[in-house]
Amino acid sequence: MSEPLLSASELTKRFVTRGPLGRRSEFTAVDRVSFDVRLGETLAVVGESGSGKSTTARMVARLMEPSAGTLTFEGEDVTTAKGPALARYRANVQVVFQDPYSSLNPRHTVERILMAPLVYQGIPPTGGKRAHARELMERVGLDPDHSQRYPAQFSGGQAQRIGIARALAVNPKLVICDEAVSALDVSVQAQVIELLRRLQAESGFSYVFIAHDLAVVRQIAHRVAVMSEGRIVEQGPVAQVFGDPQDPYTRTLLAAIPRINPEWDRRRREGSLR
Ligand SMILES: Nc1ncnc2c1ncn2[C@@H]1O[C@H](COP(=O)(O)OP(=O)(O)OP(=O)(O)O)[C@@H](O)[C@H]1O
Repeated sequence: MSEPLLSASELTKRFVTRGPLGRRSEFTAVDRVSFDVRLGETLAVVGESGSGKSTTARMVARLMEPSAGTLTFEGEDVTTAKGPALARYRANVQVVFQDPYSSLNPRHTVERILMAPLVYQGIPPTGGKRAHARELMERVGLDPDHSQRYPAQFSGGQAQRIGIARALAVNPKLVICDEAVSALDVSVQAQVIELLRRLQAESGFSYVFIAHDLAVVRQIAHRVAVMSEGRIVEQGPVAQVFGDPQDPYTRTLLAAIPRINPEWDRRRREGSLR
């Protein structure tokens, strides 16, 4: 078996909170979480709201420093990487966020948004800015003639495609999808999942796919890690974890698949992303 692309070992995040009377207390949001991601595979991280999925994603993206534990990428310890080492890591690891409208600058054209990761990395765009942006738009199924438009001029699904194109601009080896399809209307969601699968098949990168919807995870992931109260309670190949769950919490989550979350259902009915 090949070496993992990314290894998280005992990743931990503690937050300090202030209670009544300013009393300081510590809360462990992510507790000694370990997992590997291999090149070309999708690891889904699932769990209920508050289980620590997003905090884990933020640590892996190096948007947040872990309180303890190590993060290794291609054999290099990147846990506290700074300066050029962090920039190198960011060129390899990109994030697609849940809400495209709040993660894309509303005052920038799509072309400028798509060029931002290249500008940050100091990489000249292939064939010039316009050509590079057009090519990225085509890759994600958007009309390249719309490169001078602004995010608000796109539907939710199209805006999320812009977020995906931006992540791909620097040819990353790992893309972290933090609830990237959760807020989309069900039919749009299916199209975006199909796009994510096709892009992976074409380019061979990996995903860390954060989701609370196990039906979505079943469609996209190779392996799954189940989180509860900051810990991974079970992980393994999707067929194994879904087919023969060992942990009682995983069983509860699986039993809840057909249950409709009223909040998401409302958003889907309204077609709203916010
Ligand atoms: N900056 C912070 N300061 C204090 N507590 C935080 C902070 N960020 C997250 N938490 C807490 O850490 C826990 C885990 O949050 P996290 O967002 O990682 O969970 P999640 O599984 O992604 O849930 P959701 O799907 O609702 O985002 C929650 O109890 C949350 O309130």
